[in-house]
Amino acid sequence: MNGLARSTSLYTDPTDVPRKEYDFIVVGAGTAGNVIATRLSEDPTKRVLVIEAGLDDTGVLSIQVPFLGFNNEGSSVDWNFTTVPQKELNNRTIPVPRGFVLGGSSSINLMIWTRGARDLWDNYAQITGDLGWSWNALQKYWNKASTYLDSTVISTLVPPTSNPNIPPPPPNDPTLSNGNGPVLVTRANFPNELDDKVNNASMLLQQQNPHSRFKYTVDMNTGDSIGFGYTQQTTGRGQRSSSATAYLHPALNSNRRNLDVLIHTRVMRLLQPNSTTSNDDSSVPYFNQVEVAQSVDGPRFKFSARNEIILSSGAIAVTGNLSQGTPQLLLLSGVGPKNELEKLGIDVVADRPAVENNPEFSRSGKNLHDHPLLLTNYNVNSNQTLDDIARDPALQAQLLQQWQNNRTGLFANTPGSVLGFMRLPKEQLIGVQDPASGPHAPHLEMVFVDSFLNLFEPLPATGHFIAVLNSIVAPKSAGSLTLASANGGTFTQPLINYNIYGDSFDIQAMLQAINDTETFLSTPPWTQNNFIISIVGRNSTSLGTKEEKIAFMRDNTITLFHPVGTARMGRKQEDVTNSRLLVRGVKGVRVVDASVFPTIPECHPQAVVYTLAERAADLIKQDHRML
Ligand SMILES: Cc1cc2nc3c(=O)[nH]c(=O)nc-3n(C[C@H](O)[C@H](O)[C@H](O)COP(=O)(O)OP(=O)(O)OC[C@H]3O[C@@H](n4cnc5c(N)ncnc54)[C@H](O)[C@@H]3O)c2cc1C
Repeated sequence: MNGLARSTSLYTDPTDVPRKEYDFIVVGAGTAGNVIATRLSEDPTKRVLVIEAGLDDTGVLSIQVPFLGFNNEGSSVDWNFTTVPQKELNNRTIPVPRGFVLGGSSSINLMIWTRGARDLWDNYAQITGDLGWSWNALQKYWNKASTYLDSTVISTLVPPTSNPNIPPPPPNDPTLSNGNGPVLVTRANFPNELDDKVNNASMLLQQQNPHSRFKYTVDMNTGDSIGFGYTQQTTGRGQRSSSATAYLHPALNSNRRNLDVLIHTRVMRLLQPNSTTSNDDSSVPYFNQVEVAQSVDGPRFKFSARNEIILSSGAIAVTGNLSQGTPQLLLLSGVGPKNELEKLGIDVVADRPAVENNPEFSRSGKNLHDHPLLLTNYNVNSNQTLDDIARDPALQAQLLQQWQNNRTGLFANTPGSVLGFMRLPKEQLIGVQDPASGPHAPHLEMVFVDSFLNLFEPLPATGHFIAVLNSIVAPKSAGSLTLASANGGTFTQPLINYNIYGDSFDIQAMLQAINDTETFLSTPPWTQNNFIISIVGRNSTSLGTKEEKIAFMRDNTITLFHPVGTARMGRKQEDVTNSRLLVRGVKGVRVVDASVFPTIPECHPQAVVYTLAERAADLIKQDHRML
């Protein structure tokens, strides 16, 4: 039993897993996967196996300590993917971090908790023809997933006197007051000099013009996401709350005997039954086994699922579309367009021809979406920014010690606690199809960070800085994810092409974002004491003309790390999954993760993923008479 990990049912070696056959196999112990595994194993008569490629999250400080959130990127808990050269970014490649650890991306993300607009969900209901995905119908799942801990409740960690600006949750706000689920959510645990500037600037602009696009909001999660203010974040009692800490570990620690978790192990492909007798309709490929490996050349092992296999391996890592919206694992399993599979030397199990001349797909490319993000660092007139801490290991050690003692102080806070969502000006939408889900859904976002962000350049040795992150949260450009080769299976990184700024609408939208930032930073809260000194960064000597701004965009854009859409749900034949998230054209496989979103959520998507997964767990239970 050399592969036995911390818990009696957490395994690191496939030969130690006690069974070969389970009722359900969940691929990926990430954000969605842990919700599914935990909810399904609530039924003691069902055996559930979760297979995770990455590591155990236990004791990893950069995961636990909210302030260290940025340190996970590029580390051993990140898949460390990169895109192919992006044509409109001067052929730069850009990073694609994804969680390679229990909790998946919920363990390495920046913890912002935004539920999306009412319009987003109502649009999903319309696209799928399933009212169960509407805003109103999902209230019960929202409440099931999250518990709101206001800072005043966790006052032992952050005494309210040290952060008096945190407004209490509105008394009649259903998103905040009714939650009783395992994910802990709070607002800024520690005050920051930018909090007042952002909140006051938006209040001021709204006072000057009641129809201001920069309005202030006390809560972005009511169904109308527009506005500036404090964001909510997945921290509770001063530390990160992930799908591992909120769902998986409590289930394992409660000695749930019917739940087994295998880590350090990749699912390589899905397999059909050894005999066809269990499949009554042999014209439809039926998958009931997964083949797994711990290294590209290592031994392969098989596990089978009596009821179904749930793919929760994320929009990039597994469920990519090969031009036709077919998940990568399915492709590696021989389900896909015959000519593409043969080209890659994969035995064809089921020929699923390409979706061609579909206006929706040809407009948007291949349905891989992410939010383009423009990073701008500003040199500022302040000695309170967090740069001095980044330069001083002794100060860091002191703050870490304080966090370790009682989960208080700066390290209990996430790097960005204030942000704003905005609509584009109406004029910019004339004559174009609005990419946002509806009037309560934004097009643009600004996130404020009180330090230099060293994504492109190292922190200068002296000086103080802030960073503004401008994002297009309703982009029109879309890209594709394709298999690089059949060799190496899921050990070979797929070709990720976001096609950033591929649609000129997005260039115009980002130009508007730059102009909006100039307007916002010209208000008194920012201009007093000449707070903003200058922009720093590549190609930034002058941002006067449109051409200079576009050049700056090409040099300084990455994404917000929110890939979605590669196995979209919908009611059309070309949609990879139906509204119950079952993969079309095969039996035995369901997808539950960010890849099923038909459009990109105009928000940070983890809350959307948790809500999706909570409903998906009930759909699975219904289909297998567990409810
Ligand atoms: C750096 C970063 C910052 C972010 N910041 C925010 C934020 O502040 N707020 C927000 O709302 N969202 C944020 N996001 C996005 C959000 O975290 C994701 O959209 C969401 O967590 C995706 O959930 P998922 O279940 O689809 O995939 P994941 O949570 O990524 O889970 C997929 C899991 O499957 C595993 N896996 C993949 N392939 C295999 C295989 N072949 N075999 C076995 N296991 C496999 C992976 O290791 C992973 O654990 C961020 C993401 C990143 C990476």
